[in-house]
Amino acid sequence: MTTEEHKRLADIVKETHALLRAEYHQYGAEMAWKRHLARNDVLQKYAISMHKLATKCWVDSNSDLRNGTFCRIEWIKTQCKEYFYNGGREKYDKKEQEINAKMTFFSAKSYDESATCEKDPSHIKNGLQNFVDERKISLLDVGSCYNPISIDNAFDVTAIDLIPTVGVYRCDFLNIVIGKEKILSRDMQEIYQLPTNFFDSVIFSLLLEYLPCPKQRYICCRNAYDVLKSGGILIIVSPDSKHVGSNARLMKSWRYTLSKIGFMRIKYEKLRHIHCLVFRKCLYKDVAIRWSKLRFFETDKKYLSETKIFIPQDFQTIRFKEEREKLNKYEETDIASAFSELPFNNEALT
Ligand SMILES: C[S@@+](CC[C@H](N)C(=O)[O-])C[C@H]1O[C@@H](n2cnc3c(N)ncnc32)[C@H](O)[C@@H]1O
Repeated sequence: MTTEEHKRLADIVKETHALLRAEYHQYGAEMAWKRHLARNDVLQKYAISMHKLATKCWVDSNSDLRNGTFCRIEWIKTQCKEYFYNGGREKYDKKEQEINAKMTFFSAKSYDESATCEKDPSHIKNGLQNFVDERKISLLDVGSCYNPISIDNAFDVTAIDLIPTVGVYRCDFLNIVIGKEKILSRDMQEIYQLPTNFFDSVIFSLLLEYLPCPKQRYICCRNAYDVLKSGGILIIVSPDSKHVGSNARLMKSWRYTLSKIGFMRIKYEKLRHIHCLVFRKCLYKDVAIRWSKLRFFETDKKYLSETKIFIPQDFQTIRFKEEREKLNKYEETDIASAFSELPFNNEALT
């Protein structure tokens, strides 16, 4: 693929993100999202461009597996297999039970059912059942775009996105109903309802930064918690080409917010263009929440929220609001910085 074609595709993706962000500032999150979903042609064009970018450009220009963004899919699959087939889950089950036992002992209170993630005690059995027969890992790929994980036989993938494509259901995860069972549309192209406590793993690969509002990102994480089994994992891949320390406070704040939901961070790796994180839905919610009570510095507090997930662009936006008169100039910087964090920038072309 030529550099011009790469640039053209990247521009379509960037413009879609930029339009959504601009409308979020103009109309607020709900209205901007409604307008966004109504633009079928834009979503369709985005899906085609993103598919080509991910399967052609990034493969060509990032053949170094450890450093390229292409490697995110391999990273996700490896983490799932390590966790479900190679003893990862049992290790964390044990660890969590030990922490819970200590907490119960020290607080001198007996085991409180309401402190677990579900009221029904069968969830422990459900969460802990072994993959003895190497059954497939049930995985929900949110914002899947082109369903890259399903080619691996280890996974039973439900792929969803705003626009349906081959093997991908239409489903807005932000506004999804979570109930007893999966409910599909008549034409089987759309998911209306997802089942609670159902998936072993939920994937957000380059999803969160698509959403312009910190609260929307939080809602997606909370929905992931609801559809996951106890002991299941949420894997988040997020773009950032900067040094590992540059956004460390934000990574810490994600850990804080997710621990309040009931997740424990069990893995974090910074690759060249991406942060890669694994969060486990704890059997005992108190064990997860315990982390959020540990020490935070005064400087961390700006980024801490129980109901918001921040990304670097959110803080640039605050400056933007204060400097309305510089709107055009700001928009350029915002967009440039947002996408220098994705390998859509010129760096990836070299
Ligand atoms: C940058 S693409 C990432 C595609 C793919 N996961 C990857 O890693 O290459 C983000 C995708 O998330 C989808 N998306 C954004 N918000 C969503 C939502 N609320 N529900 C489902 N999909 C969503 C977009 O339509 C887009 O296809």
